[in-house]
Amino acid sequence: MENSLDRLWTQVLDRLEKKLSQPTFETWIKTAKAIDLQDNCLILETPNFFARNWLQANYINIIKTTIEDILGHSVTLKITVANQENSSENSSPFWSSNPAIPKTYTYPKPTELNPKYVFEHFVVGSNNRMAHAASLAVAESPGRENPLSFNPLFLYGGVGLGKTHLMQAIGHYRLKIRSDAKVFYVSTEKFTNDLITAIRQDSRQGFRDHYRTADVLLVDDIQFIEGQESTQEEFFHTFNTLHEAGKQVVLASDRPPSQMPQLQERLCSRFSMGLVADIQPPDLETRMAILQKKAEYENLDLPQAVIEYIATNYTSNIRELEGALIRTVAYMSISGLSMTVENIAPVLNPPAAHAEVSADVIIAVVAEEFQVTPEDLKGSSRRREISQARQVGMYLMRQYTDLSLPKIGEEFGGKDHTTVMYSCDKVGQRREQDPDLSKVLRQLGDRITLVSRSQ
Ligand SMILES: Nc1ncnc2c1ncn2[C@@H]1O[C@H](COP(=O)(O)OP(=O)(O)OP(=O)(O)O)[C@@H](O)[C@H]1O
Repeated sequence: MENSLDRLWTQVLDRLEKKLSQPTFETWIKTAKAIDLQDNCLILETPNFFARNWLQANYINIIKTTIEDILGHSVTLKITVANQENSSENSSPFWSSNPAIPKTYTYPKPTELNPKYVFEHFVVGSNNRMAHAASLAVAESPGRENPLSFNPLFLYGGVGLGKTHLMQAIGHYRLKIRSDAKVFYVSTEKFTNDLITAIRQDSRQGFRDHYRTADVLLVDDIQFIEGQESTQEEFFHTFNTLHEAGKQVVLASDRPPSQMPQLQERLCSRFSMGLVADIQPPDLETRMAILQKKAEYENLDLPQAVIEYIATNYTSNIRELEGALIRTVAYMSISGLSMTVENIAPVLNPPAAHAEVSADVIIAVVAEEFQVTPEDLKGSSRRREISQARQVGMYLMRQYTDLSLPKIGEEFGGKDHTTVMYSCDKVGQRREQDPDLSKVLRQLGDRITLVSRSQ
């Protein structure tokens, strides 16, 4: 039964939903929970430190005054971070709900930003939560306005995992807040070509003047700048000018700055001085949610079994996942066949490059990284280094295979599914707060994929 604190918080949410934009509400407010109210002090719990800091910096006043309006007296507000040991609270799916597109929003010129790449179309999962939150934070308060100083914001991740989508969502959202903002989205290739043309036409100054007027500069595929000395030189100056003027720079790449050996040292250190956030491949639930959302926008009625079938067969690239959905729908409408797994299976023919990742490979790779044996991971030792490695192994098995929780438990020597769930949640939460762990997980993921492909 709902208690008075729950009722109060529901009222607060209702009011805040009307006052704030949907992405802001969904990302920062709805994920918080009122957990205690004593002596006029209300305690609010957020899912991680990042969310707490952001609420503290930006929304504490509006939350406080909304509560005070309802209660009719003043309150103090304390924002805490959820207890990481509390795994049962985190067993629900990770993605956020599906907010509608604000009707008042008119998109900028379609050639510059893809109208589909907005926050409202982006499914948030454990694989991209940090990158999404940081992108929204930057869109709300870019450059010098940002209290946490995410400048530049450097997004990185594998092919087709949503980097461009997030970058352009920042652009759309910024323009929605400030329609006169100068938002430039450019691929590194275009930046380089513009520079070459400018050099040829002896109009380098015009090139500089153009790029340096940006309020928000979004540069995609920045990894292609590696080895291009004159582009690096020019970009260095553009970056410095914008940064010094308090303008926001967002960069997207398939790898972090530290793994770009042909990047000038001074650029590498600048790329790393704001926030570096990674995007991982989505897990099965998130892939299903992405298909579901896509189907809703396209007004398609897809049976759950079909969604699950596609999501199970396309695991590592969301562009391919979407392509499979489009192919399926096109074929079914031309052929007049009904949408069943039996009918779509021959059409889809999942790509051969998607090597099956086996539980044994994951266990072997994790054991090697943590310098323990596969038997240690499957055994019952509670030694810290072994139990940590085991938790990481369970998490990666959840990410890289479609094994159920009980099956993963079996692979680790017959552990209970609640232990697996707890481990996955714990590692997932720590990953969001600890860039070093995030890096280790990404490297392990790369190794797992590599070993699986070569088998
Ligand atoms: N979390 C998500 N929710 C919904 N759609 C997504 C999500 N992530 C990616 N997509 C969709 O997947 C497709 C590929 O995404 P995008 O082009 O942003 O990937 P990318 O990481 O920039 O790829 P590349 O490395 O090839 O440049 C796009 O259609 C995008 O809308």
